[in-house]
Amino acid sequence: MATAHKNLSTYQKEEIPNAKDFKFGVVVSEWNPTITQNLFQGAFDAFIENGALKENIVRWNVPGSFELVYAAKKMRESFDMLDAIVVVGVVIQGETKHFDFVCQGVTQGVMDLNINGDIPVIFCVLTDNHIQQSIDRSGGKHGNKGTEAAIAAIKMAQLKKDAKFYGFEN
Ligand SMILES: Nc1c(NC[C@H](O)[C@H](O)[C@H](O)CO)[nH]c(=O)[nH]c1=O
Ligand SMILES: CC(=O)[C@@H](O)COP(=O)(O)O
Repeated sequence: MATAHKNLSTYQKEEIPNAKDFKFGVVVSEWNPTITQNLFQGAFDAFIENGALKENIVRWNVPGSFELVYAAKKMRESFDMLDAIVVVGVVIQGETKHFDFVCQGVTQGVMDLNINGDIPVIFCVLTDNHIQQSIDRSGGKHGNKGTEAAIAAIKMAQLKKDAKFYGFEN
């Protein structure tokens, strides 16, 4: 289903784990800052709405989406008590292939962090053809992808916690 047929901000609160004991990191790109601020706000509000404490949400900024991976890696090393990290960025198609390389780099980088690390890293990077698509997905007519990312972070934090108890003890 495409985003156009789904509101990114819609979720059933009773189906979401309570986040009061979880700690979250959010790394925010400064490219297209109005959009990334709206995405951050959507994520922050959803964390609070689902029980997280504001002192348990740490935010770092980076210059652009390409830097999100390094910052998420350093954040993971600095705060090993985090339950999930969200990376927030907006990449908008320009005249050259730069778009493809930035998108490829950040996407593969986040995948690598998830494969190689123990803290889930949630992908909240818009990869849009034009600014209107970004506006529509950051609190506009399709809702807010920041909200969706925060809900994913809460669910993955819960999965990480539950996974500890499924292991066999020898
Ligand atoms: N064009 C966009 C960028 N470009 C900047 C890179 O992300 C990076 O900061 C630079 O290449 C230095 O390493 N970043 C975005 O987040 N969005 C864009 O549309
Ligand atoms: C995503 C980009 O890097 C892009 O916005 C840069 O634009 P251009 O390809 O016109 O240099």
